[in-house]
Parts: sequence; structure tokens; C-alpha cells
Amino acid sequence: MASFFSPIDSPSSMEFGDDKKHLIVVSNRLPITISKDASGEYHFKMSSGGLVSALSGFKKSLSFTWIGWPGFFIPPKDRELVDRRLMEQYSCQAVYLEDEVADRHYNGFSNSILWPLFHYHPGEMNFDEENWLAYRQANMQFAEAVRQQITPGTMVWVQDYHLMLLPMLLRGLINGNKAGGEYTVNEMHKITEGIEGQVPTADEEKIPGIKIGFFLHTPFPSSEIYRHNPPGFHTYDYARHFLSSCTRILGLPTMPNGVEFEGRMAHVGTFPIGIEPGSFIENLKKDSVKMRIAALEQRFHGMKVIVGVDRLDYIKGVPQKLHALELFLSQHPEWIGKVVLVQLAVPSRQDVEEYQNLRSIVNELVGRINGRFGTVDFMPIHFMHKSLPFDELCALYAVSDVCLVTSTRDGMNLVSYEYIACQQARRGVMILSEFAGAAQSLNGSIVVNPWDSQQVADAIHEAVIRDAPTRAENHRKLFKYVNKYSAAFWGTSFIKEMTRIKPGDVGKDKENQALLKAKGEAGDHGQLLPVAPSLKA
Ligand SMILES: O=P(O)(O)OC[C@H]1O[C@H](O[C@H]2O[C@H](CO)[C@@H](O)[C@H](O)[C@H]2O)[C@H](O)[C@@H](O)[C@@H]1O
Ligand SMILES: O=c1ccn([C@@H]2O[C@H](COP(=O)(O)OP(=O)(O)O)[C@@H](O)[C@H]2O)c(=O)[nH]1
Repeated sequence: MASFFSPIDSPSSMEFGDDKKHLIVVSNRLPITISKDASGEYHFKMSSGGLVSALSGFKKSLSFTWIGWPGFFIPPKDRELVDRRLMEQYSCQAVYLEDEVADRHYNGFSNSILWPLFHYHPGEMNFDEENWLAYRQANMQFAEAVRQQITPGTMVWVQDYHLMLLPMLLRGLINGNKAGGEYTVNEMHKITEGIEGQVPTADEEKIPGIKIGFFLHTPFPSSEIYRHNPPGFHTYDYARHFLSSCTRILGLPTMPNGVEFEGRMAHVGTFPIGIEPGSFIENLKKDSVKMRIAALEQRFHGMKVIVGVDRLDYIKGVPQKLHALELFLSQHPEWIGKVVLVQLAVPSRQDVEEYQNLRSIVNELVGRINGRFGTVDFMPIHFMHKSLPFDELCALYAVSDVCLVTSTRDGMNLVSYEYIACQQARRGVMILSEFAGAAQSLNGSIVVNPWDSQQVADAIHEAVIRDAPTRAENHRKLFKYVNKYSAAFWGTSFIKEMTRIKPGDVGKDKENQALLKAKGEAGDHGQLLPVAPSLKA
């Protein structure tokens, strides 16, 4: 959604800490998805999803070059034009992948192996050797694109599971085998075997002072799940799972704040992501949005509105949500005609078979429930398979009495944050799955297990009858958290931490850890890196 992203308008261009440095953020998905129409004209459209929303929010407080895949094959002859528009309007740099590599990297390996693996869905995993090759190939191409942009002292912040090999490949490219050899050469050879691209050679020149950070936007599963597969995290559990996988699967020594690998220390920390609340709050003040809110209030007069906003992804638990609504309506027939679910299902990863199957399942469930409880005047579910413009989304959040999130796993879930930001007038109720990262922070929500339909149905009932003072008190706590732990807070905390960490040896880190333990600042569950606490007040 275009309004989530403001082209180059960061106030503190390139500044962080006391220094002026160059920051590069790399993600598979650029904030802009490009397409070409039949007449050959290019169109630039805002991408969907929480990663784009959060990084776009962060970009308003700190400027960076954003490197990523444009989402579509662009013939070499058109690249100059596209590059210019991307850089001038959005300070973005495209990584051009061949169609087959992009398809196998994004659909084949990232979203058919890593995504189900990280979300505890091993049943949805489809392994194919060619896709693994494409994953390595794409990571190498990203590494090459990043290397072309870096200068001494650049910080590179790599995002998410699509690019998990990138830090190591980039380190190899910038250090060359001579210097990097002691810690990457064996691994590098395994990774680069059989792929095209520039493999580092012994005489590469070193580029000094490059720091590389990595953030995973999804959960990191327990080592039991991770075994099915041949570091910043949203929550403490994800970081702990990662560290215990390093120990159990790779036999590496770990500390609460990092892992030791061939004489180097990789620091690990938790940085819960957030939104840019101001953009929602300001948007609700626009006359056009106010008018839309009034129109929706009129439309749903006398009814309680439950809102659901999810990419149509099996991790979002949309069928579970529909089952619970059905149960609620069957147990509370007095609410038929008085409660409506407005469910926005944003199209996602439609080339992957599991997503196509999900769409059929959801269509069928919506049809069944509407058929069962609907009348000529009333439909219990308003279902939309599309994205909505930002104004419409804000209005929808604002008029809803309840927001229902039933993800079976979700790295964070920013929809819950956005709903809270838009509820200063209504003070609606947030029902949140215990399996969303957000449940660990959003104290004041009703937390449910989405697999327990009865519990979710009871929560819906509790939400629609909840009195105004209780709603106000819970909303106060939630709003305080969402306002404070914003996308800007998340991004700047991570960058500050990257700035603070000096390349040191493992011995020093162990000493520091022991010191902090002695001072009571880090225990078995202690963390050296900052954590946004959940507000208990
Ligand atoms: O890029 P897509 O394949 O269209 O998918 C959209 C994004 O989905 C995932 O988002 C995650 O990041 C959010 C922000 O940290 C988090 O709140 C949410 O729980 C995650 O699911 C994915 O991790 C991104 O890479 C995708 O861009
Ligand atoms: O039509 C829409 C509706 C929602 N969103 C945004 O998609 C993001 C979803 O993020 P979340 O963290 O909840 O889940 P993800 O989709 O990243 O897994 C939120 O910022 C929404 O505002 C969007 O891009 N288009």
C-alpha cells in the first residue's frame, strides 16, 4: 500500500550513533513490486506484508539503501530505466534474478521449505535439489549486488529467511579467502559448489570495517523441528531455539547472547518489531477517512464488527477463525444478525500449491457459514480476497469492535499493532493467538489457542459483551506499548547494537558475559542485547 512508504524523506540521513555511516538493508522483497502491462509500460505498486510495513516505517527515521528483488523479471534493456526510478524515488536497488532462479528461490525453497519448517508445518514441505541450488544462486547474486554498494565502514542489515546464506557469502566476498578462510572456506565451497557467480578468490581485496547484521521475521522453531532440514529475533523463545539448535545439531558452544563458530562470536539478541503508529493516527484525522468511518458505522449500525486482516497463508489460521465463529453463532443464536466478521484475505504466494488449496478451503467454509446463518438482509461474513488501500484499511480497523488474530504460528503479527493504533476512539478488544510473537508483548489482549475452537468462541463472546471501562483499561496498556515500541525503535535499537559490538574474540565475550553474570545483569536467561519488555502495568 503506497501510503505505507514515504519515498526518501528521512530526517537524519545516514546518521546513526555519533558517526555518519552508510547503511544498506537487504530483503528479498522490495517495498515496491514492479509489473509491466501489455503496452510495455512499467507500474510500481506497494508490496504487502509486515516486513515491508515495518522497514518502511523505520525508513522514516533513518535513511538507507534498500536492496531487493523487484518481484518480476525485467529484461536487461529496461533495467537502466527501472534502476533510475527505484533509486531516485525510493532509494532502492534491484537485484535482477532470472525467472527460474527467482521462482525456485522464492516459491521453491524459501516458501516451500524454510517457511513451513519455521512455522512448524513439516507436512507442507516439498524438497527439491534444484530449488536448493537456486536458493544458493540467488543468495550469491544478492551478495554480489550488495558488494557493489559497500564502501569501508558500511553496515549491512540482512532481512529474513530468504537470505540466510547472504551474511556468510558476503563476508567471503569482502574478505577474500585469505582472510576469511579460517572461518568460511569449507562452508563457502559447499555453498558455492555448482552455482554460477563470483566465488571469492584468494586475491580479493579486503574492505575494512564492514558489519553485517541479520534479522529473522519468522519464528525460529525448536531444534526438534529444525532437524527436519538438512541471528536478531522477535522474541526470546526464537533466539533460545536458535541457540539450542546450534548446540544440539552443530555441537557449537553457545552463550545466552551468542554462538561461537570457528573462533568468532556471532551475537544473538531479541528485538521485537513494531509499527509506525503515527501514520495510522494521523491518517484517521483526514476528512475522507472520517467520512468513510461514518459510512461504515452507518452500514453496520446495531452490529458488533469483528475484523480479520491476514495474508491468505496457512500460518494465519483463517479456517480456525471461521470454525470458531461458526461455533460462537451456533451457541449464541441471540447474536445472529448482530455480529459480523469482516475478513480481508490478502492474496499471497499464489504459485505455491498449498496456498491454492487453502484458498479453496476458506472459500468453502465462508460459503457454508454464510449459507447456514445468512438471511436476505444479513451475512455473517464479509469476505474479501484482495488488498485494500491504506485509507480503507484504517477506516475498517477504526470501526471494528474486535480484532481477531488466530495464527497457528506468526513471527510477530503487525496487524494486531495496527488495530490497536486505530482504536483510540472505540477501544475495541484484541483477541490474539498465543502462537503469534505479538502475544508476548501485547498485554491487555485476550490470548487464545486457535486450535481450541471453544476457547476462541468464548473469547468472541467475552469480547462482544465486555464493558466499556474494562475495554478502556486494556486499550490504555496496549496503546502505550504499541506507541513506544515502534518500527523506528526496533530499527534504531538493532543498528545501535550493531554499532556497539566491536569485532572481538570469543575469549573477550566470555569474560564480558562472566562479568555481567557476576553483576547480576545476565543470568542463564539473561541477555546482553536490549529487549522491549511487555508492559505489565
Ligand atoms: O513477501 P511475501 O512472500 O509476500 O510475504 C510477506 C511477508 O511475510 C512474512 O512477514 C513476517 O514479518 C512480519 C514483520 O516482522 C511479522 O510480523 C510476521 O509475523 C511475519 O510473518 C515474511 O517474514 C516476510 O519476509 C514477507 O515479506
Ligand atoms: O491489503 C493489505 C492489508 C494489510 N497489509 C499489511 O500487511 C501487513 C501484515 O503484517 P503482519 O506482520 O501482520 O503479517 P505478514 O503478512 O507480514 O505475515 C500489515 O502491515 C498490514 O497493514 C497490506 O500490505 N495490504
